[in-house]
Amino acid sequence: MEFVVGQRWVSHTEAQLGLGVVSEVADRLITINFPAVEEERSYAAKNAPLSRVTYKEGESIRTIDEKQLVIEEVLENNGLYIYFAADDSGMQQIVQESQLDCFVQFTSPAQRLFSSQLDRGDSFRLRVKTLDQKHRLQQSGVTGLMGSRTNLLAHQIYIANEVAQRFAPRVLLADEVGLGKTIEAGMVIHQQLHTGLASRVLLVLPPSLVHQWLVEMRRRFNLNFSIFNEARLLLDGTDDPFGEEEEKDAVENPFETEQLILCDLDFVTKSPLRQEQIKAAGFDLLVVDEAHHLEWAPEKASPEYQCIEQLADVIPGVLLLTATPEQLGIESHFARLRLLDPSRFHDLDVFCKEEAGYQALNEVVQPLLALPEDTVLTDAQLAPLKPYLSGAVQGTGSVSQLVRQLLDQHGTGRVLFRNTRAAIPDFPERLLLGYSLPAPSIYSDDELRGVEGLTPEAQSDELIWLSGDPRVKWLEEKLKELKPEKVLVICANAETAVALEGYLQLRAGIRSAAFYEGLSVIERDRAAAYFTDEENGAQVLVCSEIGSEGRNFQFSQHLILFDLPLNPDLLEQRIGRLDRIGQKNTIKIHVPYLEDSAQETLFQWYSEGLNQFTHSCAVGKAIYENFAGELHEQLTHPDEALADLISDTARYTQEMRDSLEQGRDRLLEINSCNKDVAADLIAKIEAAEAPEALDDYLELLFDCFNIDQEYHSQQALILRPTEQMLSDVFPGLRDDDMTVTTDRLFGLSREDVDFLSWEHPLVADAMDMILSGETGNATVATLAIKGLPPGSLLLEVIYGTRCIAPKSLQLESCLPLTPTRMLLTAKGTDYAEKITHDMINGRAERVKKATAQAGIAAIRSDIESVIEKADALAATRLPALIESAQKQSRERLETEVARLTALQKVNPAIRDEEIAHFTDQISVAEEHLGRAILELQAVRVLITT
Ligand SMILES: Nc1ncnc2c1ncn2[C@@H]1O[C@H](COP(=O)(O)OP(=O)(O)OP(=O)(O)O)[C@@H](O)[C@H]1O
Repeated sequence: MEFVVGQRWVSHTEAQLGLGVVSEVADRLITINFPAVEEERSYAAKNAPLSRVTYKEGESIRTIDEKQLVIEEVLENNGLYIYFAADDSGMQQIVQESQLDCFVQFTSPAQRLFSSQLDRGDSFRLRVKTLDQKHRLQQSGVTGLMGSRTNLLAHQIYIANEVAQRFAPRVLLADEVGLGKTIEAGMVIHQQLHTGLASRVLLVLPPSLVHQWLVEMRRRFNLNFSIFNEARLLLDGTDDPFGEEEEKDAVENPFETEQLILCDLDFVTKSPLRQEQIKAAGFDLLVVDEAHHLEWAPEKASPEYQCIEQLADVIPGVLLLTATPEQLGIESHFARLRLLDPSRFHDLDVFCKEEAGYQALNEVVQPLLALPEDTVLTDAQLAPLKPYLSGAVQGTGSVSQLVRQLLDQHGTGRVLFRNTRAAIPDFPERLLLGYSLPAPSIYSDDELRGVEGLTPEAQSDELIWLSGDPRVKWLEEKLKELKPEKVLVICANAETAVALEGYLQLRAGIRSAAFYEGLSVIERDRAAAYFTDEENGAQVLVCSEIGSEGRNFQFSQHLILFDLPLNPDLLEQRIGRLDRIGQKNTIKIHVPYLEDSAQETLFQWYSEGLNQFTHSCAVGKAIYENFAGELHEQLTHPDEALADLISDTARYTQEMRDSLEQGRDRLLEINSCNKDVAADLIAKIEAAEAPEALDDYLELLFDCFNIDQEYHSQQALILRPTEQMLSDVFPGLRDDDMTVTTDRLFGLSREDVDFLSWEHPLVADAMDMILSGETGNATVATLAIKGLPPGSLLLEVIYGTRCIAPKSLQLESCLPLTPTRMLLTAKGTDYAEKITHDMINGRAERVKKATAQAGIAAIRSDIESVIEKADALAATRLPALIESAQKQSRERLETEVARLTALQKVNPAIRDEEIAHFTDQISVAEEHLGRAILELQAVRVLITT
């Protein structure tokens, strides 16, 4: 594709933007202006979803000054078309392509019919099917949620739906370790991109997770992110960060060259230039994983925090992910919430007081939560809640509405989502295996005590501890005993990991790899891949604390903790590498520890007090803080008080677990997963997926476009491009063989197979391409039918709505395509109800092209008059459609305005402009909907025989 300023292009994926004009061509980025909706889009030139709009001789065009002309000749000059066209009176005019009307309808069915550009009957059927399916999907209520290669898990689907529907969502996804935050974020990104709410996304991750995210986004969501780092940008030659100031200004912004970019937090934090470039690049959505690294204290914010704060200030949508939101204390937690919603979280003291009051509110709310959601509360039931409610109860005052109102006004409201393992079924069991080993003489008594005693090897010479610390020999023997099973070993320090791995590899002959923060991203991925490899891979991966964070190792069932961390959240993170969705076996946690050392004390405290090895503990950090003083004392000077400490901890843990169980955080849980709503969403997704309808559709699609289909197995097909393909480029089709399935379970089990859903790019883009282009919009056939004399004309016409509006208004859900079919005789009688589309498909016969062309020419005026009648009938159906769409859109926006208005009463930092934005949208949406049309999408001329 060659782009020249002034050319006219239409977007496959967003045809409603109207006819675009190229306004800027940079090296690899092109900018298209869509005057009809006053919007601009930037695309990476190499994969822009655009089609050049070209008119041919005999076709009608409309100019900006609303002149209707017929083209007589087309010339090309420097990549731009010049049309010589004439009006009704034969007056010739020269029209540059930049003068074409942006609201223009492209190659209409009638234009094609009368210029003898006729389609095959199956193309017409494909177009009608596409309209029907697209309409069905627009109304499914789960648009954007069915395209992922994942199991449909209630808590994830619920969050994805809640978050993704929002315009520019700003939330903290804080599910406990391993519950699938990456998957939730992927679903949100997918939905936002699919619905057009976002088009440019930036992922910022710890270096160790870059590759894992890249792979997860590609294989689960068909999202192709590009990794950006200094090495790539310098290699690309897109810029030179060390160059002179003026040169820097002259080079293009590399972040504008791709739509989906992924980079690591260090790379962004360290470079003010990159931060500026990102800020200028117009991203819609920023996703930051392991967000607990963004430390903040009132007196000092970390460089990472400051960096993300700047980005979050200009990027409208922000998702922060962390399994341990309070790992660094309430201040950092507050600060991260403030990144998301500075108006809601504006004062740390107020926030701390609110959190304390939240407990009391939870107790008041408890009895109400036992009632069915639609229960309308009496005044007496409402009375205890009055102090917590600002403003009147909205809507009917049902339990569900009340809970929503309270969530908005209290606690972390709609900003925080946190699911716990307790709420999710089917997690595997954990089995603890402790190994008490005699303390060696290489360590003095002092060295084995206190916090340092947890990792005495850190103070010792490597040669000495590798040969003298009994945990090393034990490790070697345990691994040999477990061979060939895969084992993950985690220790606190990178040096220990490296030394251990070297020992295992070189001295014990065990295939192993090390994984720690000192390795480059590529080296880490190589190590993880070596460990993952089933046949020739490593038996053991030795990880340091930071190195293992967030990684997926659930294919292994043995975890060896070479030492224990003091922070229970870190212990949970370690176990979470194996204890995550997809783990099919009981997890065996092996802990070697030295007798009479701090290690033994901590082991006992964790196993008998917190009971955390076998049961994940969401409040471990709080329990630790409660007993930190005594625990540290025992680590240093153990005495008989240890037994009391352990039993006190066990009692306190039980109390905390009980109070959690009794619903201390029920509001947050409800906010994070409403099971009924989730079940309803899953049922809707399953219904919308309709794999059989998709199979039928795909068969027709591939036939029409001459794509070769070969049987692979009962669940899969092999696709192959052919020389005869209808269009040069079929979106998403690869040059080599492509094995595809529409069976979700099969797709989940076979990574090498593409899982095709209605939202897979190959299917979704093909549907958009068909509807925004001319495929199948005009055809001719004969039809044997009783009751109508041979040679009679029947016109099957299908209309669909078209509403040119910015995608962010989300008008598709209020005004879906609504295919409207008529089957009219020359006199205008409509037989649509009596003779269905399928009946005609079964009986219609092909007509030779020459015969069809001659026939059409002979009855052109009859056809034109029937189309006029059809247009008139369609026009009568339009007002009702528009009215209902306007009503729906108004209700949706008014609810948002009411919510913000209520919130503003408790939180003066909600700006008037924010509310005004939604209020304005009500009229903007109504205006756009008011201009919607019912457009003729396809015509089939039928001559009876
Ligand atoms: N719906 C799903 N279907 C299939 N696999 C899933 C699903 N959800 C999660 N998984 C798998 O479970 C594992 C954990 O998911 P993920 O990495 O998203 O969790 P996380 O909450 O981000 O973990 P952490 O807290 O460690 O960062 C991954 O291997 C992921 O692929």
